Amino acid sequence: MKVTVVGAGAVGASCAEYIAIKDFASEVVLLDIKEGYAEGKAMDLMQTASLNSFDTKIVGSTNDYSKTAGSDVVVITSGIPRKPGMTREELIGINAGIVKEVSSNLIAQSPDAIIIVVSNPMDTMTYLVHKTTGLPKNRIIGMGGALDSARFKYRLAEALGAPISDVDGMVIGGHSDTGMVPLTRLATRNSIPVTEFLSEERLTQVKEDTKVGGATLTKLLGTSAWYAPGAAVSALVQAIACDQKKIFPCSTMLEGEYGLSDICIGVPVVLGASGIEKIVEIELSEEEKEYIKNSAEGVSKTNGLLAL
Ligand SMILES: NC(=O)c1ccc[n+]([C@@H]2O[C@H](COP(=O)([O-])OP(=O)(O)OC[C@H]3O[C@@H](n4cnc5c(N)ncnc54)[C@H](O)[C@@H]3O)[C@@H](O)[C@H]2O)c1
Ligand SMILES: O=C(O)C[C@H](O)C(=O)O
Repeated sequence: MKVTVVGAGAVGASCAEYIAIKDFASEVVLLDIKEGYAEGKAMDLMQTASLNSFDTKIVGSTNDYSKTAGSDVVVITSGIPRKPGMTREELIGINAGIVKEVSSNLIAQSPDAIIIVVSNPMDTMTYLVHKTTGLPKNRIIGMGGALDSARFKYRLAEALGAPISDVDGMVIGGHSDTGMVPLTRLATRNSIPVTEFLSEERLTQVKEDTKVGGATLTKLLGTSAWYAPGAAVSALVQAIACDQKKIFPCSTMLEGEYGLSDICIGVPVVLGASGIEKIVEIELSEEEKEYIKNSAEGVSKTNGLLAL
């Protein structure tokens, strides 16, 4: 399994590190436009191999796509991150051009690859990759919901005073400060609905803290987060590499599912060797349906800013 990660910045390098530590890929190519940057990150990471006991080979490349040839999975993290006070949507002007060019370069070298889109605004960048590459929809995956769900579980565990491993939950909808839909109704602590333990008021707080998870970290760090994003991407890559058939909420092109069409937005999918193997349609409450509808309206508005 060969994986390419474009963008050797905070998220790309973190993603490469987690993939290597999990030791399921034979090779990870890190590519960046900044001269020598990806080579430096790759060398630094390779010098952790004996300490962290992995055999994955990590190779750096300054914009030489020939090194990415024959990749099975490619991850796009290239682009600018937001600064405190910004929304992800404000990044569209710069990131759309980068994502379009990078995806076309990647496909030229790895025509059968599965693409994972990370750059923000992620749902719109995933839509852009659909519209500009014309690849089958199972091979274009937007990463947002896996991260948002991990943050949801963190906030639920905090509210419950429970270990995170005891908690399960999922966030669907757009990967934006207002568009995320944390499904508190379905969240559980060791199979018991969390609604048995937490008041509606506390659950509302959990929901709101989850939705602004990225903004909260951006304010603290001065730029957006990378550890949990990198870990979330590595989990998706592993599900594909190891044909795990795991369910993650991912941004995928909808064709009528959840009453939505011609939009990429986060819904539960089964991830395996062919990428998105199935979109899982769950019964939503009337309130949740309304949240998803509003979330989709927000994503569509951002999609409308693309020059397609
Ligand atoms: N979807 C998510 O859940 C999620 C999570 C975290 C970050 N992000 C997004 O990921 C992106 C990267 O964030 P980061 O913190 O790693 O930023 P960063 O600035 O640390 O890294 C981005 C890297 O992309 C490189 N780059 C820019 N243009 C390029 C090009 N044309 N070709 C190759 N490389 C290029 C830059 O040189 C830089 O090293 C941002 O858009 C951010 O908003 C998304
Ligand atoms: O918040 C951001 O801008 C980055 C990313 O989308 C995140 O959720 O961490």
